[in-house]
Amino acid sequence: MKVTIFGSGYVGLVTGACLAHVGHQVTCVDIDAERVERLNRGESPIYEPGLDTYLASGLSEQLLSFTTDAENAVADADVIFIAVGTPTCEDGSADTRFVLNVAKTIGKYLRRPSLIVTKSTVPVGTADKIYEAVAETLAYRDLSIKFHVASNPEFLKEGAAVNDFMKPDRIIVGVDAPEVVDLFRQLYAAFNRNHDRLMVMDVRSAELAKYAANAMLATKISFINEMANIAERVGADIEAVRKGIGADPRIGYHFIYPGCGYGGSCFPKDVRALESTAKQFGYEPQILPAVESVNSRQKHSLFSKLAGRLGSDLRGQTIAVWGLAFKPQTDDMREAPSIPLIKSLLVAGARVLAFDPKASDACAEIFAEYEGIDFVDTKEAAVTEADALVICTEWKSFWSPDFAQLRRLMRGRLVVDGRNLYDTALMAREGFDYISIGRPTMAGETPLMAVDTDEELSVLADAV
Ligand SMILES: NC(=O)c1ccc[n+]([C@@H]2O[C@H](COP(=O)([O-])OP(=O)(O)OC[C@H]3O[C@@H](n4cnc5c(N)ncnc54)[C@H](O)[C@@H]3O)[C@@H](O)[C@H]2O)c1
Ligand SMILES: O=c1ccn([C@@H]2O[C@H](COP(=O)(O)OP(=O)(O)O[C@H]3O[C@H](CO)[C@@H](O)[C@H](O)[C@H]3O)[C@@H](O)[C@H]2O)c(=O)[nH]1
Repeated sequence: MKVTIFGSGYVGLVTGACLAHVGHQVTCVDIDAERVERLNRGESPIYEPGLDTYLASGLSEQLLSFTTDAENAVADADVIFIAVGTPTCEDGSADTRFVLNVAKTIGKYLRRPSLIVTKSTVPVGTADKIYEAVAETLAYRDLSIKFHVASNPEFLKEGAAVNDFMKPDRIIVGVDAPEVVDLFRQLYAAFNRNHDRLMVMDVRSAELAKYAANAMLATKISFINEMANIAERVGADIEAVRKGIGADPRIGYHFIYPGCGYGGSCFPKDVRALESTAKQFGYEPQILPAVESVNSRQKHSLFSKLAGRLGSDLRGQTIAVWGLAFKPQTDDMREAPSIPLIKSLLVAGARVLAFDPKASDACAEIFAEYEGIDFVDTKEAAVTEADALVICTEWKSFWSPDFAQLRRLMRGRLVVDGRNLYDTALMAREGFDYISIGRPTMAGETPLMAVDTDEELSVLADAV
């Protein structure tokens, strides 16, 4: 099939590369000319395992191309995907302007019956708005061309995007007519061979299913983080609690890892957008704002724990930070917990030595205007002469450090671990003052927090 995809970001690019890999003729349209040029040279603008190989084979087999020319890309397509960003507006709602701009572009250039598909995460009712925008533009051109608008939300995770796309656990399609389902069956035939992954529903249910999935996952994370905060105070170990509850198949082990808060381009934005949609439709949600507020509090907990030991005047102290990206296997820094941590450290006067296997450049852009932070090439360089080490992201290379070397390189012994990578007793034997999430320290004490109440945490949040 001839497929055109608007937006060559995480979703558009992975969708394009994977659909080309299974033989579709894919044209990706982006307004960013530099990105298009790089992609046509085979250079991916993002780090995503496996993507480079698919990009290279798609280009060499001439099944994949990148362009800024929307006109030809639309005129020739059987299926047109919209995979542009839907960032957060100031009031928390999703900004659908980029999506609706693409709809107008499609209306401007459509020449034959086509299926328009939203892959972007969009509020319920957006497919109707896309339909109107395309129909209006066609009417302006005095043309009557039949087209459908379907919703096909994307569930891939960054860092595992190619694998998730190639082996989906479900393909949700929201359709307005039965004939559209056949087109989706053809499009996704290669991913749907042994088990029927296609779930057909109405368009609004598909749009809501995407938000419901992300809100559910974010709720699990905030729930376990709330339990971790309680565990710390009552002298329990959240890791034992996590295993204990995960053994119940009704709860399960997935997505209940405590940590320094969820980040990324999706959970924070989508929880807020769903809350906003609910309010627009006259419903005051209770769980969603709580999920969000537990998370923003959690993002400040690392600094608070560190300052509980070293004080909140960190002038003259060097703090190493391991892991900057919002999760391992990506260079994406959007809403990463490392950002509020580093801002607090710099405001407190610390010198920061930061290391991440992939995200240093993206992080350096964020902190371009700040003084006191240096990005180093190895995790060893980060800890050299450091008074404390803080771990924000659980990259595999952090799981088994050479503790003797760490002791030699570091000036201090404090390790604040936002991902619970190490055993508390082992760290005590190795001579470290180890503070993690939801676990008492080896001395059996609750980790001291520099600031703790909601009010104090929000003062800290405002300060950074
Ligand atoms: N990132 C993820 O893991 C993920 C997963 C599932 C769903 N989503 C959703 O998918 C959508 C896209 O997310 P993303 O992370 O890929 O975004 P992104 O910011 O990485 O990429 C968006 C791309 O769209 C391009 N663009 C903007 N306006 C355009 C236009 N008019 N024509 C052509 N291109 C245009 C931009 O230049 C950019 O390259 C969002 O709605 C997001 O919520 C993201
Ligand atoms: O038990 C867990 C699991 C995750 N996280 C954090 O949650 C965030 C998001 O992680 P993850 O969901 O793995 O990455 P994303 O790429 O943001 O993927 C989510 O958001 C995408 C965009 O909508 C969806 O497509 C995916 O299905 C959904 O998992 C990261 O900061 C993780 O560190 C935790 O703190 N504890």
